[in-house]
Amino acid sequence: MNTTESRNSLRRSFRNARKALTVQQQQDASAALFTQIEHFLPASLNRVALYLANDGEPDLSTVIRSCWQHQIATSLPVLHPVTKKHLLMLNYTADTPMHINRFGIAEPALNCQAIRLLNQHDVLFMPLVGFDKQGNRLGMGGGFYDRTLASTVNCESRPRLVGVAHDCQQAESLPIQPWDVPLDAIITPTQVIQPSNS
Ligand SMILES: Nc1nc2c(c(=O)[nH]1)N(C=O)[C@@H](CNc1ccc(C(=O)N[C@@H](CCC(=O)O)C(=O)O)cc1)CN2
Ligand SMILES: Nc1ncnc2c1ncn2[C@@H]1O[C@H](COP(=O)(O)OP(=O)(O)OP(=O)(O)O)[C@@H](O)[C@H]1O
Repeated sequence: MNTTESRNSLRRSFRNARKALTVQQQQDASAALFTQIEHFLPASLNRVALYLANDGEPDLSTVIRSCWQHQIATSLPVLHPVTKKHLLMLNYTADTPMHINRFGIAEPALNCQAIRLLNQHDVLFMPLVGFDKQGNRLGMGGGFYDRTLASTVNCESRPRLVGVAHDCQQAESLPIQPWDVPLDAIITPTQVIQPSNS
């Protein structure tokens, strides 16, 4: 199997594993992740990007509401309307008008004034399909995050990239591609992995 084939095969099995979690397991995972994320976040934060759960991903809605309560601004990814397979980050509040994208995921309706630059974020919480303890990330296969983040790789002021996952999404070692942007940390219900510290 070449790298692309083995990534596709891992993608299938991790997606099946997370979709097989029961409602109770998903709720327990969300509650545990909330606690892990609260401990992980530094005290002073201005803005974080998160995601709305899809396809069995961990649900971060409690984290989002907690950010709002603590005056931490939140953004969500929106499919770029012009630059295909790129994402925009849009400000997200309880009043934001939403739109369902072509993958069936709710996202803020496009509004130029709500666009926030990547370097306006302290942390980007990223969905993922698979991860390993070296910080490698396997996504849904569209290359959206990798394309969007490519220009920030050597920037000093880039946000911290934090993958959020169920424990069943951990691989021993993922086959990587040259364009993969590594994560600074991965948070699961039971672990906080910080590859550069390990
Ligand atoms: N919750 C969440 N939001 C996200 C992402 C994500 O992974 N999770 N994305 C991260 O990139 C972006 C959207 N990318 C996605 C890419 C593929 C599919 C997906 O379901 N693909 C189908 C094929 C659908 C088709 O081709 O029409 C599939 O693989 O079954 C979903 C989201 C932005 N928002
Ligand atoms: N920076 C980039 N520039 C151009 N093409 C890219 C870039 N990053 C990824 N791609 C393309 O996107 C496709 C999917 O990439 P990959 O398998 O890494 O997806 P992924 O892990 O699901 O990524 P993501 O979660 O970012 O959507 C590949 O065919 C790759 O050629």
